[in-house]
Amino acid sequence: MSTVATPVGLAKPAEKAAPEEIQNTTHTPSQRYLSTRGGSYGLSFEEVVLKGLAPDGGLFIPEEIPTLPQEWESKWQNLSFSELAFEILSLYISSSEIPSPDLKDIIDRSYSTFRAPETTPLVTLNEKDNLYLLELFHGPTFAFKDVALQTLGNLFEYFLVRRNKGKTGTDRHHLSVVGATSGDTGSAAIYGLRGKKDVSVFILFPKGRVSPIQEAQMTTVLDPNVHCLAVEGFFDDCQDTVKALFADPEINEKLNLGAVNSINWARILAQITYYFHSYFALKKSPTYKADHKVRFVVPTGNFGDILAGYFAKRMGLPVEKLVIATNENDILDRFWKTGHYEKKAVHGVAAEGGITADGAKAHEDGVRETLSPAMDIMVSSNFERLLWFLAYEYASAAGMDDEWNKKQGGQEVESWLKELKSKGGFSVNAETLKLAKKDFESERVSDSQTVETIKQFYSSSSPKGGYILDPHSAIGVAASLRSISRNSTADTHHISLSTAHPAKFANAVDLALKEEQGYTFESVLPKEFIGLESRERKLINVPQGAGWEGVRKIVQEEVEAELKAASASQDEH
Ligand SMILES: Cc1ncc(COP(=O)(O)O)c(C=O)c1O
Ligand SMILES: N[C@@H](CCOP(=O)(O)O)C(=O)O
Repeated sequence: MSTVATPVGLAKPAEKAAPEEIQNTTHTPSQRYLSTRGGSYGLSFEEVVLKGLAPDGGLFIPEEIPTLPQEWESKWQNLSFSELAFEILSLYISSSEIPSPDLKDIIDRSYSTFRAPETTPLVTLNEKDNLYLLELFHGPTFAFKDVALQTLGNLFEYFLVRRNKGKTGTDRHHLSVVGATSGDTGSAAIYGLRGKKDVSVFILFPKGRVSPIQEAQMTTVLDPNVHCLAVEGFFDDCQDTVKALFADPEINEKLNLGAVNSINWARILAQITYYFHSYFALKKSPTYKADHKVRFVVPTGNFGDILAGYFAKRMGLPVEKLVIATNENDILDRFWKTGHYEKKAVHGVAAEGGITADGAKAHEDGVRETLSPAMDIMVSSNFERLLWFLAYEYASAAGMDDEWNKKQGGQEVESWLKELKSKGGFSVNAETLKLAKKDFESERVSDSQTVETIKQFYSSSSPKGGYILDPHSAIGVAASLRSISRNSTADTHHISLSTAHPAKFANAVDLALKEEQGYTFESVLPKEFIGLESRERKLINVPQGAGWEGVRKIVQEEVEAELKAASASQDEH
């Protein structure tokens, strides 16, 4: 097996970026970041992390995907999760930007909050089929988002402490983080940022459309720097509002907006580690042989989790395929089947009563309410990053120079997204779709299949009888079973990502298991959730029709009040 990746762009060692391109920083940049819409702003890793979104509305991508060091497999195979994270992050972040001991400390502190000694354990679901489950929910909020958001919280803090050294009052850089959540990002971001100095955090969630435990996790955090906003509508409305705020230069400049969603490059970067970590864990399984293939199956909504797998693959991790598992909000599955990325499903939207043939509630704009609400997402924000790589690769075939290819990539993405906005969809050509199929496959899993899968793996006839999958993880497992049925299980191993603890989704789990002997939901409940729903809460209800300007007003007023209170308490001391 080759130990060197074939990167997009020509790989350069991390430290060699041109210092003259960097503004506002005294630290040597790790490398150049491009915007998916074509812009290139010469920003350092620190600035990319603090800004979140590029000024042209695009998402930041590293210009080069680093190659793996020689002998990476033998050198890395016995590293702990934190040690491995350090090796991987160091390939992207130069030690002159974050000195190695500091980066190590950020990483160690981020994973010291996890309950599992392996951080993200790999469990065998069915040895006969070589099916494994990567449990990503052992962090503070019981969802995979903790892996990246603990790190991001500590990175924000590190950069702010460094920027604010010796500064007082209004000279201090105050970051106003705004994020959209369908349930999990919100609590993970809040737990990563609560109580941190010089940061306010605003989380927008769709009112009544996150699970009761998720809402309690977010709203029972009473720290003065945490603000939860309940918005009428769906996750996509919250995500659009966040993007509109970022697009407003006035508020952006005044409040220094920061992003916690996976639009923030650091989110993707931190998630790369568990693809490598689980690969090494798999290699230690008795059935794994050197020439075996590995497939990762990922329950997908905003395309952040699976995009980290794509980066791992491009760096050189031997992944045969990345399998996208969607719920009935299947825009990605439809794209991989047809090459059309269209907001509204062409089929299956209910004619009557808003109920689809699969039994889910459908809405006029095409979003369905499913049993896996964290994935009830219409437009996947990180798909834009993959689109850039596809457009770049397609352009590269024309034989022009690399700068031209990159520009071309950005222009193509810009025009696709314009069409998405104006016409509700766009199509790619057959060659581009072929490029997408080279690395990915996709599966759509209905609510009824989700319930069946939860039942199947709980049943005593399952090799891991009594195991309770959360509905999102069950979507991954259902998709894995389909992939297994198409591939020889003798030499293909499936790692299915388990993205949340079942206790977060009582509704779906109860629906699947209520008739099963010996099952009670209470037995699933971690001690951290007991009594959570009856604790004191703090919540701002955004008035209906307030729009993004209404949210802007709330954010502005809350930040002002927070800063005033902080300065008053400073005066007192
Ligand atoms: C539990 C759970 N599973 C899966 C997903 C999908 O992950 P991604 O948005 O990174 O595709 C999410 C959130 O989006 C989630 O909260
Ligand atoms: N499922 C997510 C939606 C936001 O996704 P993100 O990864 O872009 O933050 C959630 O739980 O909030």
